[in-house]
Amino acid sequence: MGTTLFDKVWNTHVITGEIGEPQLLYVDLHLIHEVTSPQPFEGLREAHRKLRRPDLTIATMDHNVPTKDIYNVKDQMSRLQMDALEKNCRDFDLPLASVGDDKQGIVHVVGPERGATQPAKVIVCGDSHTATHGAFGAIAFGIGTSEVEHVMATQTIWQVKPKTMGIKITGKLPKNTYSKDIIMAIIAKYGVSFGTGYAIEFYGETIEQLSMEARMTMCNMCIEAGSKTGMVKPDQTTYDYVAGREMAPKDMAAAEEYWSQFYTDDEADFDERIEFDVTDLKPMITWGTNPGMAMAVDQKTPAIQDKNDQAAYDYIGLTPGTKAEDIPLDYLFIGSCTNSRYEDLVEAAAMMKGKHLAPNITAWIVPGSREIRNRAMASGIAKVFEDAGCEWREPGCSACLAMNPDKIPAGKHAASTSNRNFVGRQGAGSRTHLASPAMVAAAGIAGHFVDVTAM
Ligand SMILES: CC(C)[C@H](C(=O)O)[C@@H](O)C(=O)O
Ligand code: SF4
Repeated sequence: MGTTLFDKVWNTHVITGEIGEPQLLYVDLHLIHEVTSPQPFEGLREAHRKLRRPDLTIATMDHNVPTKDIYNVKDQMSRLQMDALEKNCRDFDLPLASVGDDKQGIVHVVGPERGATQPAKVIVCGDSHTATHGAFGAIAFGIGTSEVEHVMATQTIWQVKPKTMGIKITGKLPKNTYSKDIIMAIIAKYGVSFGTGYAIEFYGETIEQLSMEARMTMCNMCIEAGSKTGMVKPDQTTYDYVAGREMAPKDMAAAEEYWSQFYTDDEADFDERIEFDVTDLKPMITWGTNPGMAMAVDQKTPAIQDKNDQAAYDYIGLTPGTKAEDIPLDYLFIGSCTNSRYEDLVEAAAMMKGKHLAPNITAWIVPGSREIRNRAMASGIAKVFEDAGCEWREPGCSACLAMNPDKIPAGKHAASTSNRNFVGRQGAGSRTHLASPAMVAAAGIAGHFVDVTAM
């Protein structure tokens, strides 16, 4: 009987406790942002406790940051949360990547970028998209506010071990389809809760060919399938990504030797297995109000099967039988921890190079971090967007979640590279259609969705 990747990482972190009951795990990396940290810091303060391992904690500002006029925070709640993080980092001796800082960006973008996200670690954050970091072969999951305080005080966390699910991906990705399409197609097929209670591992030839950025996109959306943890076995692609980054191990050879033990043994049994072939994959878009309400770009919006479908259609302002190209679009948003990395911007820019946005479209391009922003400006990618008529913004969560000035107006449709199309997600009454960066960019040029595989 072999052992899964998940179990191997888990076993190296258990301090105490039996399987089936909560077990105490050591935490190697704790990521913090301004939304879910004020209360835990207050708890520490009241208990006269220190932050146990500032050296294993990374703090950045992301959700509330205005992406146009970064120091001009008008919203009262945003101001409070941001000021609290500034003060807490000062009081608890924690470096902060604050607004304007070189290291600032979306928490799930900066962890990997700084080399803090590494294979075989346990990584937590008070944020549901923490699974992103699992792309490196780490166990990474979102935690609640009281758990954040526990990690701050003890650098440990109580967890009941989830079951494991292996998702084997086979086949060659068709031209201009991406890992975003794979994960969206899987969620469309199996629903938004098939992963509940499971730690997912993606594996197979298709996964091995993917870049780290593409693997992160897939793990990022595991929570949209109900799973708190998504993982990919670390390999040479992973090591090469980590090497040379600010927080990468000094002795990479030793690190690689250690990391290379973390893979699922051939004889290991997942509790559940899924196989998914991408040979005929089409670009995916969502038509409704959860990520499972999705269709391939060459399909029509589906028939109404239950009252959830009816409610989704009512909210989104569409009817069954609508072609993708007939979905009206007003805005496009390229950004979020799902798809705001440099590679995502390159894919989007390829669709816009030398072209101009359709007159009906307002476009916001929001790099996930300042480092990405700088790189895109140096390479000319930013200029492609600007020449096309897009607004090139400063890093933050932006229109992924309407906690800052980037809000899609009520009734307007947005093609978005983010991960959630919930009611009101991008602003009260906003209508979101999720897709890959290439699809969103191409839609901006055409003024409506088009099949990028035919381009
Ligand atoms: C604000 C934060 C707690 C939230 C999350 O947990 O994911 C946000 O990042 C989101 O994407 O909805
Ligand atoms: S970019 Fe969106 S999904 Fe990611 S952490 Fe920010 S709000 Fe959450």
